[in-house]
Amino acid sequence: MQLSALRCKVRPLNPRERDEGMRACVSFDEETKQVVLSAVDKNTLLQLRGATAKGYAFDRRYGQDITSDAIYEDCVAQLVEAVFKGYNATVLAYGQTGSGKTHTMAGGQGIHGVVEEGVTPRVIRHIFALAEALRRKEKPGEKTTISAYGLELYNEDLRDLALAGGRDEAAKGWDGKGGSTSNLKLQERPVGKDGRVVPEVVGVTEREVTGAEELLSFFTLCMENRSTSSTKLNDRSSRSHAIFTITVQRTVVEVLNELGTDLKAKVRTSEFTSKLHLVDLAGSERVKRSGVTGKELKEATHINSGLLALGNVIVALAGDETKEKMATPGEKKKATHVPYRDSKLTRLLQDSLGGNSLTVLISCISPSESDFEETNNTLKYANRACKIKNQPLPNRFTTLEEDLLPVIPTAGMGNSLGMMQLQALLEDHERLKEVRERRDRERKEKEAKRQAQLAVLREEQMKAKGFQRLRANQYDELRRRLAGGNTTSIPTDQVIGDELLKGFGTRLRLSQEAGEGGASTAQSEYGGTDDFFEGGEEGEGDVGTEDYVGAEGGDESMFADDADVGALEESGRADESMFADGDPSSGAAEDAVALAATAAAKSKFRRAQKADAAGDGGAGAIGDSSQVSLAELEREATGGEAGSSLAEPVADDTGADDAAGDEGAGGGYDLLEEGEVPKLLARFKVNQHDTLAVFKACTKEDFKDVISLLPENTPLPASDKMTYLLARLEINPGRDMTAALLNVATGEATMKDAVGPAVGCLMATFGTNMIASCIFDFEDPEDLRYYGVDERIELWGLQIPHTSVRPALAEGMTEEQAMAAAMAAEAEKANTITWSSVDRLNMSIGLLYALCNHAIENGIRCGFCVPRPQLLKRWMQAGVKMEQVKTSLTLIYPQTAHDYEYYRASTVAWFMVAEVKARLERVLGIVH
Ligand SMILES: Nc1ncnc2c1ncn2[C@@H]1O[C@H](COP(=O)(O)OP(=O)(O)OP(=O)(O)O)[C@@H](O)[C@H]1O
Repeated sequence: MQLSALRCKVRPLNPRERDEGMRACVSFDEETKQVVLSAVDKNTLLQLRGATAKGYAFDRRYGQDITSDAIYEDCVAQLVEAVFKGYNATVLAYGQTGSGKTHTMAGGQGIHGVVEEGVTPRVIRHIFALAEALRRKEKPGEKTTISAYGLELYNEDLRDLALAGGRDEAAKGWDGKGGSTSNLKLQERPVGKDGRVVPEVVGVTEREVTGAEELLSFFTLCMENRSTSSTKLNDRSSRSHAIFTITVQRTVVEVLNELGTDLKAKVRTSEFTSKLHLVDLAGSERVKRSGVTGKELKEATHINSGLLALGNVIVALAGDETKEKMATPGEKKKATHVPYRDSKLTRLLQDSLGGNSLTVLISCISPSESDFEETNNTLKYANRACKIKNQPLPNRFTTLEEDLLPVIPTAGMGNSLGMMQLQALLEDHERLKEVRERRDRERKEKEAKRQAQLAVLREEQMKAKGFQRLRANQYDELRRRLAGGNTTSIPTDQVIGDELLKGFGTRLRLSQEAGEGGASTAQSEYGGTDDFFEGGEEGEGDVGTEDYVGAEGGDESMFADDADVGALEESGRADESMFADGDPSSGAAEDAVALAATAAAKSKFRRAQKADAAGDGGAGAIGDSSQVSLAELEREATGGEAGSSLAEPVADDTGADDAAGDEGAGGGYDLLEEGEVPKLLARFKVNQHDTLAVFKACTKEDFKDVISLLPENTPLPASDKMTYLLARLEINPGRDMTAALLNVATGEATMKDAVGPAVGCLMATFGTNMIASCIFDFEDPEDLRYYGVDERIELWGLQIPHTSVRPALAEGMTEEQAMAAAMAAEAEKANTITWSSVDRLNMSIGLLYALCNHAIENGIRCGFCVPRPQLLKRWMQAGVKMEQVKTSLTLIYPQTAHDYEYYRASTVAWFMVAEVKARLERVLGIVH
């Protein structure tokens, strides 16, 4: 692919943005030839995943002072010349709405009030200048013909821009209702022997023109037809791709150096046709999920699939070219599949992208901080298409300069600012400062108002009919049961850093290592000791104290062994050995004891399974008859063999030990076909205080079940700080997900029908860092757009913030003592709720219960979670049986995170929703 030029063009801040005090977050670094996107606040910092600036390489960058003349000379003129030599070419303007695509391609009055001609009119003049020059030298029989057509591609429908209102506008309308489908038809005509095809738009008005003025007025007509319909039809221009195609046909006569029988010189006549596509692409902005339905959703689907397909084609072509270059002489290179057929846009342009054609991609961006996300996406898109490697940025970009200072534009002013300019800039600066202060004030007022509304809302929610809020006393009871009841082994006085919490899992692993003759070290096989518990790395914004709940205990490998931890709990010995000593460096003798305990527990568990299988199946006893029965679920899940795998482990030691026979069963929740691995199609969204609108589809209402389980006065997160993590455990990785989602988007199928059986995911975690990292690390959220609100909330998690802060270590104090002191101090403060780890962990059981309820109501059979280890442990202690996902499942967690390996290997768990619910009901004593 000859992406002959990759350019980035940034427009100036427009008057509205300036009035609103928006800062510019885009600059150029000439040293590294990069467009630099700088974080201007916390939100943007998060979007750059913590980096203060990110550089995107472009081979040329156009600032706000660039003239369209210069752009033309720099990257388009050469294409026009190539067209006359028989090459096809394409100029693409890409970017969000309002970023300057039309200004680039067609021209018009710019933000500074200057009217400029865009690329297309310049192309037209240039073409006729060249054609004129050729005509003057034409031999008899030679001819140059120029023709053009204008098309608009909207929702995969083609419209003829030469016709006012479109060829079939009257019949159909752009909302797609009524009338017949478009008369224009895209056909592919095979040419040559190499399987090449030439796309043809049958029925389009192709105008043959003889002069520049004629072609210019044809282009103007097409533009008018586009804008007329756009005003009429809700600014369609930004929702459609406009393609103006100029065709140059030449008949060339070559005089050969040979004489014919008539003694005249022989001639050879050849003809070629080349095309130049000038494309103003539809606005690339993501359509925000919330509220997008029907027509808009369809538009968005088509735009995004078109742009996505275009990006994929460019990338595939670039890959092909690289292969070609790398191939050793004589080596037969295998052509990369170029997915032209994925959209009408790429089908239409297929003979002008790749091969011998030339392509220029101009990425248009807005400099405004308010467009940060879209700009980042545009730059990423272009960057993906180019083969230029991004460079590390020089130091001057690596610190976040005074957050509140506006960026003073200096582009085009050279080094010498006149007094007048300086004066103007200073005034501007002052004005912007005022605006910013005003905005801050307003934001605070708004926040206070919102908090007040929230309080009222909570009050109302509590009163609402059917809203089963557990009152404080009920919660206390629940807590008492959890803490002191016989059904769990959670000691009442357990607090953060308690010895009892230490070393959980360590023994399992140690005993495993001892059994394998391995080293008796607490070093994790997953990449080091559990530094999660070392507590030294609390990142910014981590409000959690979870990170050091377990103090400096050893590695907490929940799944270090096949043995079900729940079964260990049933065994007094195993329990003791697990909790009696937190020292991970216990000696070999102890290890041997632990090993024996583990083995005993393991076999006991298997016996229990066996016994249960022979009995009533235990877990089938779900209280609520309206819910799917567990036995049914299991039958479905295991293809008919309900029973043992979901059975509850029992404490009494009966039945024959046939561990060998059961090897690998592990209580298996075998939802998958043999050999299949679940693929996590995880999609996120979240937690950006400034983009609440994006998430307005999710409200507190969606979380009321969970909220109802919290004790009174729990400081709920404001909804804009709530974090949702959406995920779907996909059990059929072979499915064509894109096609399935398209069906959903166009309303042809429900999500359930399109993507298969209702295997859902739940994600529950406490830990701000983790979710925030997931969110911003996850690259490909495209298909989340297709999930309806219902489906989105079926896949969710919630985190509850807490007020506790990490205490500073006073001299001579252990961490536990410091924590106890801080908690005592906090408890003294009136109106302050202090959560101990016990509170939060127990509460998590409530959360899990609510998650299960919600899942069951939505027909979800299986759950999935990535909880913090201590959370998982608590769930298991409460009798929740989980199984580690032993797959290549992708954990949506930054691979660079210090605990990535740990999480990946140890805490991704899944469970049968109904079973967990049933157990929790027993543990919590919930009676329906
Ligand atoms: N480089 C520039 N210099 C001055 N003004 C500009 C520049 N780029 C864009 N503008 C102005 O910004 C406004 C928006 O630009 P334009 O209409 O070209 O955006 P667009 O990306 O084509 O939007 P849409 O996708 O909605 O069609 C216009 O008023 C345009 O004249």
